[in-house]
Amino acid sequence: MRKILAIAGSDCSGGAGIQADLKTITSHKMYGMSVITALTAQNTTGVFGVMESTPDFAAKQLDAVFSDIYPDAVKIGMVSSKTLIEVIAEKLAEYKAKNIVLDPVMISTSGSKLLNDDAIETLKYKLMPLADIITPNIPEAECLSGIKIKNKQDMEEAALKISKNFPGHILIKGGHLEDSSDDLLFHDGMFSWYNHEKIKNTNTHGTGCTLSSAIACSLADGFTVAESIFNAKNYLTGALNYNLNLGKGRGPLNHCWNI
Ligand SMILES: Nc1ncnc2c1ncn2[C@@H]1O[C@H](COP(=O)(O)OP(=O)(O)OP(=O)(O)O)[C@@H](O)[C@H]1O
Ligand SMILES: Cc1ncc(COP(=O)(O)O)c(N)n1
Repeated sequence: MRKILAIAGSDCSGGAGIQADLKTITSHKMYGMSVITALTAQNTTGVFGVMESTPDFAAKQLDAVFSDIYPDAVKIGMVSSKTLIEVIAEKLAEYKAKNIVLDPVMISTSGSKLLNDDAIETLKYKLMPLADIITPNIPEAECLSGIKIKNKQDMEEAALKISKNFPGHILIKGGHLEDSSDDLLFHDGMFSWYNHEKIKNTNTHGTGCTLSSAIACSLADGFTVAESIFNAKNYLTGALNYNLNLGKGRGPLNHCWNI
């Protein structure tokens, strides 16, 4: 049984965060574990409150997991403060965690800030170096690169810029593009595009969390990063195509489509 650890915030409405991660991991028939970085009060229409875990308590959760059931892969999602990022980076290094997928969550689909401004540099220089792959969406890639992204060429420029400080795999997700949902992978000087037509479904809450957890599952299974992205995109496409329609805003995905 493959064991996957998700380090992320809780979304009480079940669409994103740790809930999306655990649903994805379970759908892959793997064993999911969670280190909760924050409780959020949110739903499909917005985020109404955030209550962060203390760094000490996050460290205790990490010790409890790593000292007992060692994960085959780790997915990191929302970690909003500098001190939390620091403690997570220290613990992942101490336990020599492997197959780390970092989704640098900054803003929710509904528009709320999930990363403090003063934590961006810590994320870039302490957590990113530990990751095998980072999966920014377009606004996150703009923040990491300082480049305004309007089209696919800008995505390539941003990836090149980010790669100056990060040697791992960079997947810039194109879900926010107008006319396609093409994602760009950059690694070792090479660009690879994962082209996908936009599925007519505005219920995309949790797509980023789902994609990054699904990548972690395939990495744990021994697939390469490029293969893992391909598998994860297939999983996500199935969940999007199912057209679940819940809530009054941008609704969540259905993870039961392939069971
Ligand atoms: N309408 C769509 N049709 C097909 N694929 C989509 C669609 N929307 C998003 N995706 C895919 O979902 C994944 C997440 O993309 P996106 O750029 O929306 O990330 P995100 O903003 O982090 O997600 P989230 O909505 O969870 O914040 C990408 O692989 C993207 O291509
Ligand atoms: C706890 C948590 N983690 C991540 C997201 C981002 O997901 P989305 O952009 O789909 O709102 C979120 N809204 N909440």
